[in-house]
Amino acid sequence: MPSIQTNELTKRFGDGTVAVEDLDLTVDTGEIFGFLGPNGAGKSTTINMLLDFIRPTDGSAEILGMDTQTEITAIRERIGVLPEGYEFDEYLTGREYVEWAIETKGADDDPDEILETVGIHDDADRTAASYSTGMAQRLAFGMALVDDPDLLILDEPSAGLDPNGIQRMRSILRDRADDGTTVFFSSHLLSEVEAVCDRVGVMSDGQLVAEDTIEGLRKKAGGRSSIELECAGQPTVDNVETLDGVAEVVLKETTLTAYCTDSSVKADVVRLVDDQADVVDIFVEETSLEELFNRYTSGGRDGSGTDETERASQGVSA
Ligand SMILES: Nc1ncnc2c1ncn2[C@@H]1O[C@H](COP(=O)(O)OP(=O)(O)OP(=O)(O)O)[C@@H](O)[C@H]1O
Repeated sequence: MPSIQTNELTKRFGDGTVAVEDLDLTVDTGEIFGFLGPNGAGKSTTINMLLDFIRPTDGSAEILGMDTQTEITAIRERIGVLPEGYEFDEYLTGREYVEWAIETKGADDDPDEILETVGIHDDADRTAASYSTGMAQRLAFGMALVDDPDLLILDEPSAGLDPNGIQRMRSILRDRADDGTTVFFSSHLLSEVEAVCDRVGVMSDGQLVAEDTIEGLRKKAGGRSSIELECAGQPTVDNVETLDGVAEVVLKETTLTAYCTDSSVKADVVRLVDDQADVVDIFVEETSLEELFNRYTSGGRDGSGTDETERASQGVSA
């Protein structure tokens, strides 16, 4: 049984915005799943529907085999949640918030251990409202960890965290996953999910445009690289274009750039161009996962991809 399953999940807001459209998503038990997408892609709306904070216009979702609209109370007992933009009031300290989370869940966690785990033990007796953004995020994360949930749903968990905090969060997520917890977290940073996730789903404009393992994404990205050659003389594109493994050649004055689908063809490109125009400098760029992510999402909800990503997108079917 998957930990999360959505079936044509759709949210249309009153102003006509289709935030999520026909989303079919499966998160398997025990995996760390990264839910990726640029700002406005529909990640939070999806999470809010999963948690029954908002109701879908169409479709349905199940968490741990239970319907999110009719069985949310039972679901909540078994999941840990880090919502977006958690705010703390001035009456309770960090420790009291953790104690409250433990009590609410009827759990028997040691508050000190949780506070220590997320790195705010020294500030535990200060009012949580006085915490910095990163400290508040650590506290909210700690509260999500209470009662060793079967599933963690985290909306942008590294928001506001410093590099140490991000490192600590990643290692906690890995530890929890090793112990059998399923982790589902959203991020707009590929580097973020790349470091910890088994699988990712990429959202763009409310739709799931890719769902794969990091390795699968890497394979898709790995086939393409570019080589830019600065020449002393004037190169021509003709011979280079016909090489097997060269997809496209662009010539700007004395700089020739070859986009290659086969990485090994680069040496032939250099030899060929050097023979006719004396290569004086070489720049090689391998397609990164980041670039692949940009292609899938056209650089953002407004579609304002760079020239680079727009050109690159011609070679990708999402
Ligand atoms: N209550 C609402 N009313 C109208 N539109 C909304 C509402 N909430 C979200 N939206 C719109 O739905 C779309 C998806 O928003 P959502 O917050 O789900 O994106 P996101 O991927 O979580 O973005 P971010 O990374 O910026 O948090 C956006 O166009 C947003 O403006």
